[in-house]
Amino acid sequence: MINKSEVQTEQHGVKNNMDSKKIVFVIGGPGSGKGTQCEKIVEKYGFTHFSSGDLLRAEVNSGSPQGEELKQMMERGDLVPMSTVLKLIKDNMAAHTESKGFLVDGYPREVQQGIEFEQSIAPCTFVLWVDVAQETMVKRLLKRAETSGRVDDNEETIRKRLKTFVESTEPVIDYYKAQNKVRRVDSEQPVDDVFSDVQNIFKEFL
Ligand SMILES: Nc1ccn([C@@H]2O[C@H](COP(=O)(O)OP(=O)(O)OP(=O)(O)O)[C@@H](O)[C@H]2O)c(=O)n1
Ligand SMILES: Nc1nc2c(ncn2[C@@H]2O[C@H](COP(=O)(O)OP(=O)(O)O)[C@@H](O)[C@H]2O)c(=O)[nH]1
Ligand SMILES: [Mg+2]
Repeated sequence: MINKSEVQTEQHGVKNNMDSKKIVFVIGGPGSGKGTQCEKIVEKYGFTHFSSGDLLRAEVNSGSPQGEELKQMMERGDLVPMSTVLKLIKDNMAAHTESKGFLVDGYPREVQQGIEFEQSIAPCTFVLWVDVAQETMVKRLLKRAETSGRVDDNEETIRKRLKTFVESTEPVIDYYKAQNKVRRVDSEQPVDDVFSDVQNIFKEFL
């Protein structure tokens, strides 16, 4: 059983040796193509990919009391508490300190989440903005719903997730644009064309 101080040291350790690591925030609306591009980035660059949504779904599937609470928020397309999702990311980063880079997928979702991450772990190297029209997101998610089995891939929740994205997450893009840290990819294109744009962006930072 790891005691609290070890966990804190481990998490503190995350902060200590993050300097040399690339940390990429992957931001985009629901169904924009974040997960698809992250898989290709992992394959080519060997980064460690954390989908905040997947981490939360794993907590839900664990059957823990906290998981039950999270399930209801996610089914509504609402944002879960920052402390919850940030701890999941920190714990997973602490377990992968050997990695040369991290893809933080679907986080931050609010400006404060970004500030809290950068104060407690490290500044992001850049933000990869996976941009696509809202109607395209809806179309893709309804298609994905046929196989994803995700309770939040239904029209009503998709619309709510879109609303949450516009209200809470688009301001994150503006916040990092002000620091010239945003690099946009047009995700209306076929997957491989999007990835070719992604590679050109990564060349700037690797
Ligand atoms: N930092 C995060 C990440 C996820 N969520 C919750 O988890 C759900 C699913 O997140 P994710 O898997 O990232 O899905 P979306 O980005 O909404 O859609 P997609 O997977 O299609 O990108 C979100 O709707 C939200 O309720 C959250 O509250 N905070
Ligand atoms: N045409 C097209 N479809 C894509 C692209 N990227 C993802 N998709 C599809 O859109 C759906 C959502 O993709 P996903 O990677 O899960 O997006 P996320 O919700 O942002 O993580 C999936 O069913 C993908 O097959 C793309 O660049 N072009
Ligand atoms: Mg995803």
